Amino acid sequence: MRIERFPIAGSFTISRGSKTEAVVVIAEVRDGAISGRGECVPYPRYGETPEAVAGALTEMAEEVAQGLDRDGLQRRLPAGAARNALDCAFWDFEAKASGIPAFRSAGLATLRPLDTAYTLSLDTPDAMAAAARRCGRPLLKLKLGAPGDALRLAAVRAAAPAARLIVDANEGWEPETVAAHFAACREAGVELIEQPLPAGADAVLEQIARPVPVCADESVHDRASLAGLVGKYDAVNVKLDKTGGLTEALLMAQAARTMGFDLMVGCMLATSLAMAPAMLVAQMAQVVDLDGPLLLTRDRDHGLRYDGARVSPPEPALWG
Ligand SMILES: CC(C)C[C@H](N)C(=O)N[C@@H](CCOc1cc(O)cc2c1C(=O)N[C@@H]2C)C(=O)O
Ligand SMILES: [Mg+2]
Repeated sequence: MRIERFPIAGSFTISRGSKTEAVVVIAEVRDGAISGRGECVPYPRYGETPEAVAGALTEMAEEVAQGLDRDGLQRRLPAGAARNALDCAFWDFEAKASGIPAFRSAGLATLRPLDTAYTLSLDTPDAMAAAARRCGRPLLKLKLGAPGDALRLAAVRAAAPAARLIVDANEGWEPETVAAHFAACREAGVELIEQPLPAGADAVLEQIARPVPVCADESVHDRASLAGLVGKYDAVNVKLDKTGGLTEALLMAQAARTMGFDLMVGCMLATSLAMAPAMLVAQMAQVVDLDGPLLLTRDRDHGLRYDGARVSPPEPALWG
């Protein structure tokens, strides 16, 4: 287990605050010459810190040495970042030990390259418009959730008339004004709105029209949280740091589809090692948001290949 830091190109701001580096925790499962790795991002929003997650993983070392496996891990740790790192390390280890790629063990015939969204940090309307123009990406995710959002939307739309737009308020709007925000999004041709309201104050979504599909992020973690979203949300953002790994993410994605939700696969600020297992779940998603490495000044060795918006499947040297 180790904590690693990767600088962000500039800084990154959402409704809750700014970041200048990605802080990730790595879990490693080793037996002789074979080892598997997994990476997670502890999220203060969910009461996690890098030190606490690293401590939880250190405490697991003895049990893993005694034979705890991926199946047992699901019962041993709750959903969250620590379980994610260890679960993904087990998947990588199993692939390396068996010679069977992780995607095949997950029941997938192949892994396709996919197009990812590119996220614009919350900023002034002019700065977000300039970033939209500069990056020239076909699918933009705008961080909103601060006074002046309608101006940000209008500025980005004018700067990138052909781009597909997603919006993420990160819980930054209020029940009293959410309908007006929805109308502005509809006007700007936004295709999906992520987490408009605080997770504990989203009941109003059941009572108002949703002219643009609404996707749960902070309101959804794993399969257990899906039932409470029916009637409020149209889609769910599956992130491995919330599900506690790929094992639960695959099960959650299947359950969400059965319940009629569209799927988005998202990420935190992290390297390609965290994106790699998410690429498996992304194969069944309508929206892919795996742009973490694009926002860093450097990625790790054997990182995912990004050609514009297109992200290629991981090589075994990275993961799986
Ligand atoms: C910047 C991300 C990689 C872009 C991604 N597309 C995205 O929007 N992800 C998340 C949340 C962004 O990540 C945050 C927010 C925050 O307040 C603090 C942190 C992070 C993070 O990754 N590390 C620190 C703890 C989303 O909301 O969809
Ligand atoms: Mg989000």
